[in-house]
Amino acid sequence: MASTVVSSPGKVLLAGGYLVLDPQYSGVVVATSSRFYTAIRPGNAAEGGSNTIRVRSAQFVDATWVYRFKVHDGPNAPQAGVAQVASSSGSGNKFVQLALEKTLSLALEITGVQAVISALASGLEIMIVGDNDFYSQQEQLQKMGLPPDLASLARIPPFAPTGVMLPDVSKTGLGSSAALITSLVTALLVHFTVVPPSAFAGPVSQSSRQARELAHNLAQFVHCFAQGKVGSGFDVASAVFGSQIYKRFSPEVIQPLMEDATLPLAPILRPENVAWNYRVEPFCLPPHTRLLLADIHAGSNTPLLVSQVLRWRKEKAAEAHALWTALDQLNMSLAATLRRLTEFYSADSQEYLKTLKYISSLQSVQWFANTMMEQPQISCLEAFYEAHLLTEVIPRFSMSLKHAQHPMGTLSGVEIEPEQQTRLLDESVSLAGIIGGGVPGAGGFDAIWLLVCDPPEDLPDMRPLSRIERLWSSKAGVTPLLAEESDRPGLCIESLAEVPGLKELVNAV
Ligand SMILES: Nc1ncnc2c1ncn2[C@@H]1O[C@H](COP(=O)(O)OP(=O)(O)OP(=O)(O)O)[C@@H](O)[C@H]1O
Ligand SMILES: C[C@@](O)(CCOP(=O)(O)O)CC(=O)O
Repeated sequence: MASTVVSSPGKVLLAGGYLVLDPQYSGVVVATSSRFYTAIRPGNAAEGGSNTIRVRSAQFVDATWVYRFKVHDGPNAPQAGVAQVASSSGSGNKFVQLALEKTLSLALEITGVQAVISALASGLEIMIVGDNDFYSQQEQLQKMGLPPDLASLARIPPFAPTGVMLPDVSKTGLGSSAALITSLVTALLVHFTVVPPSAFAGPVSQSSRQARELAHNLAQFVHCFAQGKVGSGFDVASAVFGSQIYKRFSPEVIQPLMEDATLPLAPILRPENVAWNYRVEPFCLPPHTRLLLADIHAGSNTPLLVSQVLRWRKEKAAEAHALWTALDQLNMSLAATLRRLTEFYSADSQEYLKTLKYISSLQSVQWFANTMMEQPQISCLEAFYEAHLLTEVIPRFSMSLKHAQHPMGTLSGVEIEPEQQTRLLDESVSLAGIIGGGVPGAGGFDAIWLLVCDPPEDLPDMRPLSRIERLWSSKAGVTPLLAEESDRPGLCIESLAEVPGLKELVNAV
């Protein structure tokens, strides 16, 4: 039987951090070209593999977990028992184990006990890998004697070994656990014929939507269950549906499953369940602009930041409401302005490209220097400038959180936009051809994002991307990531042979 391979993208929350935890507000999420991949194939019956599931995470030291599958007669429905029988590191992997247990339980409910048992007759071999971008590659570049730029990153072999155990890796903040859970549960749903592979073979369509929604609901539940809390879920939603404006689901929908592990899953997780009230509005960055991320080899403690901000929001309700309302307006204006730029391109790609080329050689303060410019170029330029201004204002606004609370003291240590990040952003955004940037998600020390002009034709002087690479290479500990905005829809079914480097890993013993 051929391997089932499913991938899902990482995420960058451009705007809406903290606000998106509240269903009144939205987040602007960009899905990345960097992805997590899960490959599943039958194990070896001759080696007594029946009902044995071996999971390997090839990029890490001692990252193999072996599980034994059993069907239990639950009080309400048959349930999958997935017990760990071996682990190369001696410790478990709660996220993977729960993903297996919950997905197999759902398969038992939907396809029946016999179908699941026969699909496990030879056991399963599962390989999980994430693109190099999910982990800081700074040490790898040093080892290879390469400068910290995009060309060097492209020379690192795919899925390069990190040389460390999972808990010790330096992450870049692209949402590894959400992308991992989403690709793993979906690969299992496909492998166990709960949903057809065709649902993930092309753009999101009406007919494939239900399968995606089931994968979404299951991944959200498993991710929340494994984390022991219900986050906004923007990371899982973008792993499933791609770039979007996201409004969260009400946590109540999965609460019964979080509290009672014996409940059947299908009635709650099925796409027809109207209690799943999240909203996904498709979104994409303007044409010929490029998302560029900086790995600053740090990372932040999102749960701590979230608990501090939410405590402040509760204590200072009126102040917080005013700030949340103002921030939401700015965030939604940014999304609308970026959309307007895409509309400009659709209406008149030549004028759009002329404007983009013009600003590629100028700092934003010079964009209006040319008094000879005429409509419609002026309107297009105004939209680029508005996007620039909005990204300047949004981080300043969230920084005011840091100052707003001083009398209470509760947020005094909260580094949503640490000074080092502000300095790096200011210097980066002041270069010619940079539209804007920010500190994504919860803020702190995760990779910063920039929106960079990247016109299709040659430029008379240095390209904006090269300017940024030059600036960043002069800063210790700052390296770009290869990730761009994904041009594929969230979850994708893959062919093993077409994912460079994956076949070799899957076939290695
Ligand atoms: N490559 C992997 N292979 C197997 N399990 C993994 C892998 N990456 C993450 N996990 C599982 O997910 C858990 C949480 O991972 P992690 O802390 O990286 O998530 P995260 O906080 O979402 O990451 P990020 O900072 O990228 O947003 C890990 O403890 C592990 O159980
Ligand atoms: C703070 C929050 O709104 C965003 C966290 O984003 P990130 O993991 O820092 O990219 C939390 C959430 O939405 O679950």
